[in-house]
Amino acid sequence: MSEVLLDVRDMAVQFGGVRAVDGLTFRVHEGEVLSVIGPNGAGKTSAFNCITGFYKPSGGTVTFGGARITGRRPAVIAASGIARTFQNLRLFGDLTVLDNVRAGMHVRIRQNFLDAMLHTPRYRRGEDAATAEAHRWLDFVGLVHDRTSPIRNLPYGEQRRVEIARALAREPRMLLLDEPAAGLNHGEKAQLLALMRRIAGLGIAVVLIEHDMGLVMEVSERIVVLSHGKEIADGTPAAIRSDPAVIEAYLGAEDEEAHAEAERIAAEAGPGGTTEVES
Ligand SMILES: Nc1ncnc2c1ncn2[C@@H]1O[C@H](COP(=O)(O)OP(=O)(O)OP(=O)(O)O)[C@@H](O)[C@H]1O
Repeated sequence: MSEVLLDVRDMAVQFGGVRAVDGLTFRVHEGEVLSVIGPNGAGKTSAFNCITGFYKPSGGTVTFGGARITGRRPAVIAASGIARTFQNLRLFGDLTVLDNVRAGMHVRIRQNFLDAMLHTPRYRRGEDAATAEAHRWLDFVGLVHDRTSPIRNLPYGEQRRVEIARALAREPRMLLLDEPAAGLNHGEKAQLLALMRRIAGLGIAVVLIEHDMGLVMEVSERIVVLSHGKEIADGTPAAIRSDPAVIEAYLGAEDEEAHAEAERIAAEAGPGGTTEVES
């Protein structure tokens, strides 16, 4: 197993009387694809929000690349190499695809104020480099031809890929994806699966929260399962599928959707399962 990249220990988050995250401990290794699953309300998004600095944990530590990042501001954490996408897209609808990706790069481009005011050669070189890099990431996600379209004209699945391109343009060491397959059709899910593998192939760790069990079982090298804010299982898809505690956690949840998910976890055939991958 490669080096530990993210180390979350005893993390806690509380909203009034609700312990959204309650002593969560897990690790992410360099370049691995890890899924975080669990019934609705298990604390997955709250955990992501703590790791990325959107929430301040009330307890525990988060270490990334050996440095402690617990409670730092989102921009500082992003600059340290963690990029993310959100459950609901956060794109600029009126801007072009290209400009949306360039907007993700502001944390890395350091130009001084005067350069920008006077449009100096240094400013223009910086801008040209940013545009070239944005092209490169749009090409990587398969959308370079749409670069001049306003984002709102793109189908939803493509908008999701623009969001991923924007996150990648920050050159992260770890990419957190919050329900990336939500609202995607079968073909778009297959494209997403292939894209996540290619991202991991670049050595970037991919951590996803996802309810689509077919996708989770097929893409994940490892799965962490949360229930009531705690980790209840950590293992390969095969181990998770046959873990009674996991099935019980989903069955113990009150909503019918969770029960259906329990059945899907138990039934998933693993590699070569239901989700087709485009070659
Ligand atoms: N901002 C908030 N204010 C108050 N309670 C919150 C807040 N965010 C989350 N919670 C509560 O914390 C618990 C964990 O929620 P969280 O969204 O992290 O779970 P989740 O596993 O991501 O769920 P889902 O799969 O439905 O997205 C839930 O009981 C939720 O109602």
